Amino acid sequence: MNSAVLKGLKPAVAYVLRLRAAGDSRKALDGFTQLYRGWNLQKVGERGYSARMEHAGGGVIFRQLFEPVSCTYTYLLADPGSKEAVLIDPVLETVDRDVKLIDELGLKLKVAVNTHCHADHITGTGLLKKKLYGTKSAISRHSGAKADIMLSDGDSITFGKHCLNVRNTPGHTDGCVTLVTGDQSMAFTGDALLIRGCGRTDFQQGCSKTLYNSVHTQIFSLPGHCLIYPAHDYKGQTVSTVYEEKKFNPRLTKSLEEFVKIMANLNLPKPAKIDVAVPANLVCGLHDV
Ligand SMILES: N[C@@H](CCC(=O)N[C@@H](CSS)C(=O)NCC(=O)O)C(=O)O
Ligand SMILES: [Fe+2]
Repeated sequence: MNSAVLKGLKPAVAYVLRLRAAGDSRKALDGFTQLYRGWNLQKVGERGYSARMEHAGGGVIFRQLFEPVSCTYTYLLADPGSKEAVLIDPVLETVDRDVKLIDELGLKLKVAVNTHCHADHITGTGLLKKKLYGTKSAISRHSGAKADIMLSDGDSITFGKHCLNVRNTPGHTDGCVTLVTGDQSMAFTGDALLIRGCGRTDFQQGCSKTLYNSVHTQIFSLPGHCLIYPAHDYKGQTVSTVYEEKKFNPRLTKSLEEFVKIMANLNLPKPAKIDVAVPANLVCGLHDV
């Protein structure tokens, strides 16, 4: 079991314990199975339900990697048979870490994909192309950025017997996409949907109405047990589910009108690197490197 899975287990266990403390074991089990449907649950001991969870995604190699300055998550997915790999949202400063891991696992990086033109850090896709021969970069055709593969809604990025399906989820930027595994067990939501939050909409073509519509139609329509992996987290949270975000997201559970008001009053400072990151990311992060 990898550490991301272990961390993902903690909120589910806390949830079950809360329900069990309230004397509702049946509901506790229902909640647990709803949250993690498709994982290996086992009854252990008399006191009810413990769980042994192996991996989501049916045999996919999966790593969640963190870059602490911009609080960015990079995700590595690979097919164990063919060794083909995809890297989602690599960061320039952690390219060597990613290359080392890919080499150690004996993988071939097929595609390095950005969920959008990031404003807070420089992407590692351009440098990865130089370091790992044969890698192709990818980004939405609505992003305004250059890449080898220009993604459209409905496209698939395949790696061995696995794939990531592209869903356009604009609103944080015009070119935001959510990448969903073929079995809909995992969704990489970029900055469209964050854990108990969402991407800001006050720069780069941001539009809160568009974001609300994207999340509700393209992400909240996925199965409740689908794991949500965002591009950032600023509080140490690692993973959520569609079920949890539909129930507990403090912004997106509100009406559209309330959401628009919340987003207009976030008053966040501009990302420190925005003026260098955006021009660099328009050219795969290779600007002035
Ligand atoms: N302090 C950080 C930038 C933080 C930030 O603005 N994050 C973005 C995602 S990166 S474009 C965001 O949408 N945040 C939403 C939120 O509610 O926090 C820096 O200086 O880099
Ligand atoms: Fe962003």
